[in-house]
Amino acid sequence: MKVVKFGGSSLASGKQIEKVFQIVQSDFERRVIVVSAPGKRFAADRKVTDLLIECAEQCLLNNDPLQWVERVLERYSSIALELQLSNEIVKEIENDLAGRLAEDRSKPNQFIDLVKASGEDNHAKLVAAYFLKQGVEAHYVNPKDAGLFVSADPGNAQVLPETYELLYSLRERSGILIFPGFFGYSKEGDVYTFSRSGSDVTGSILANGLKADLYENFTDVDAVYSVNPSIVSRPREVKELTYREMRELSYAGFSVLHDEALVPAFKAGIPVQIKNTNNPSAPGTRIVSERDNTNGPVVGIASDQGFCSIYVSKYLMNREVGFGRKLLAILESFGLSYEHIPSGIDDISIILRENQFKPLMEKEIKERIETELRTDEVVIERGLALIMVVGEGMRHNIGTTARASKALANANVNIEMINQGSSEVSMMFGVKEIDEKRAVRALYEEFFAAVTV
Ligand SMILES: Nc1ncnc2c1ncn2[C@@H]1O[C@H](COP(=O)(O)OP(=O)(O)O)[C@@H](O)[C@H]1O
Ligand SMILES: N[C@@H](CC(=O)OP(=O)(O)O)C(=O)O
Repeated sequence: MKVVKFGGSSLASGKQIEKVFQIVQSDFERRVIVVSAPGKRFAADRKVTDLLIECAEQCLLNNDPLQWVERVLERYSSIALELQLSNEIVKEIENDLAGRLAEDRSKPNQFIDLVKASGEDNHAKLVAAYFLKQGVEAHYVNPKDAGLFVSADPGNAQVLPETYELLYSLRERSGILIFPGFFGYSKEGDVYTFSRSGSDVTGSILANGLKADLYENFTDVDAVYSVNPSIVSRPREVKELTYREMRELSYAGFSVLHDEALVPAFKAGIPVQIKNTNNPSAPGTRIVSERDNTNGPVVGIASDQGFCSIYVSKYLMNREVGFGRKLLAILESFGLSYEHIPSGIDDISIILRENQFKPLMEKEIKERIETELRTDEVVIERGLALIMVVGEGMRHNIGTTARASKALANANVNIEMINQGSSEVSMMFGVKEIDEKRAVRALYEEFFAAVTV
């Protein structure tokens, strides 16, 4: 049995949903279908999830959300019209959204989650209605009834462990199950969403809970490419990746799969296949526990912007017991989480996501580090991009770091920091955001363009 997730781009219009129907029909193993909310139909379009967030925020500001409600409903009604569904489903969606908007707003983030989760919830109902109209037994499944329980963290929920066992009984249900992605229920019965793009996570949780043979993730590209196709045109396709490689790459910027979507499938040893709804006969990319090393040392290069670093130096830092703990405790007291900590004998850098590090905090944090830790120097640098060079083959291949550094030097990119890290499959370079694309292209040239595999 296969669990199959279709992303927002695969469900953005009636025409796309017809393709989805054909794909599901072409393989009887495709029994559990996870759907996202309608995504973008063209580059400048807006995702239904974004419209819903705007809608909820307007309500919280006590503004009339009507124009946003209308834009959301227009998306569903145009899809229903294309698919020749009766107006009943659109009415049902309208009532559902109105009901959510009338709910308690005293916990704003919880209210936003309730509203934004309607994107997938209502789309699952619409897709089920279309399958039924085509004469196929299909059922919408409510995540609460199925047992998908999550932590009560708005916009950042984590699955609760008991979920997996509860989901298994879905196997006994007949027909095609249409399951809304992106959200679950807390033990108190409230709706909480995963972080953005979290329908990928739902698919992986279901694949684990149902002990599926395969988790197929349908999107709008033929494969995972070795580098983001918006940076290098027509980059090399990757046929096979390990879970570890894909986790590193998706964490570092390969937005094709959510970085938390691999662990549930990995824990149950279920392979993940990335495929294209618009070209389903393309083989796609397979993500597995182990693969043959045929691609050379590097399998992919990912990058992401929006990082900053706190550089701290103090002579004999290495001899000071508890220095790292005290430093991290200061960050903890501001509610900051860190991404990486490259360090030397007398210095340490802490890399953080810039969006959580508000400019107002900056001065206070710097002062506390300077006074409480008696440091020699504290420098905060914003506007950094992190580039992750990933590949299982790197472990056995001497000289990969030297090749990467040389390629960056030749492209005139200044390396702000390097972290080989404890992960054996990746190497991280910090560069200024302005240098990001040039750096990625130079690395791609070094590890892929010039290499014949
Ligand atoms: N290395 C990569 N390989 C493939 N796609 C990538 C890569 N990096 C970024 N992407 C982007 O990910 C997009 C697919 O993810 P997403 O937009 O979330 O799809 P969906 O709507 O199916 O959830 C692609 O259209 C592509 O622009
Ligand atoms: N619709 C949600 C969840 C999701 O997974 O969407 P998509 O499959 O379009 O990335 C979002 O936009 O975040």
